[in-house]
Amino acid sequence: MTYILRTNHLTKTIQGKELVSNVSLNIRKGEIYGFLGPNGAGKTTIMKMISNLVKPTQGEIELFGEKLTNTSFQVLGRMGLIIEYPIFYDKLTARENLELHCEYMGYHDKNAIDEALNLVNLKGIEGKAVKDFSLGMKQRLGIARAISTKPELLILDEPINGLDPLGIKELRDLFKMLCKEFGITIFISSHILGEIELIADTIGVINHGKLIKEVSMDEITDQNMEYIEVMSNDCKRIAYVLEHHLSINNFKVIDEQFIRIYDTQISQSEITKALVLNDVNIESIQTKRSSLEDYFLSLLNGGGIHA
Ligand SMILES: Nc1ncnc2c1ncn2[C@@H]1O[C@H](COP(=O)(O)OP(=O)(O)OP(=O)(O)O)[C@@H](O)[C@H]1O
Repeated sequence: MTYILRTNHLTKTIQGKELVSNVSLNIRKGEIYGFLGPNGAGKTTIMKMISNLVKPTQGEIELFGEKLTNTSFQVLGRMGLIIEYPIFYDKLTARENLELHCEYMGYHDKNAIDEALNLVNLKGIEGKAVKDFSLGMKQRLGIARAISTKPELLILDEPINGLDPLGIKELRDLFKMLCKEFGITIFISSHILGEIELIADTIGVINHGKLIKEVSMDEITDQNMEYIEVMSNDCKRIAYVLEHHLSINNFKVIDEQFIRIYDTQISQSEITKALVLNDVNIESIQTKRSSLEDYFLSLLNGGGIHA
């Protein structure tokens, strides 16, 4: 398997606070990797470390098979970035901004600028000063800038923030096309599951600076959509039996009446038997299919990382 980007136990501590803890990511060449997590989870900090804008406290980053160091200019030149909100020279035109960027990056193919503007649908207005651009246009210009040097890897930090539904769809289609037709690997972050779900091949879920899960979309669709739901007036006791008699940790107490078990290795009849043997009163037990949203909420809220 060829990985284009890997992090190895990446950790960042600022003023005694661990913002990123021991994160090991594996991004394969040619895929769209969705980096999903709520606001403040640590996505931007990790992307900044990968782009050499912030130095890790511990751990390593491997880009294109090489360890990232302070002098990895060549490796960084093979990447296109949007980290946080894209900043431009406001009084310059869109084209001038892209030209400056290419100059700075040592990239001198003028056609690439036209191609990039075309791809993000800004051709025709590239002579306008950026100060007259809407937020959506600036987002698209940020993407044009990121792809204007024909990168092999795109790092996109919440690139759809502030866009309307049509703009979001246009960008989604563009990302898929860049990946499929140009073979560009895309590492994209978002706090919106619906967005990541629609484009990602692999999803990394992060919360409180820790990577909770790294999983392929195929795997999620195949395996993780089923759960067993038990209705009872004694969910505490059920949790105890699951943990201590069946060694199951991957479950979630929904409320006082319902508990969901996400472990796919154990059958409904085995669980029923164990609960009955341990004198638990069961009102109902059934196997259900969850939505992808339920699955991720279960990860973020404790299922799968049940303490
Ligand atoms: N320079 C800094 N000094 C102190 N704390 C910081 C610094 N940069 C980020 N943080 C904190 O680190 C945590 C992670 O922030 P980060 O921006 O990486 O998260 P994120 O997942 O990208 O979220 P968002 O989508 O809101 O930007 C947050 O609690 C943030 O307040």
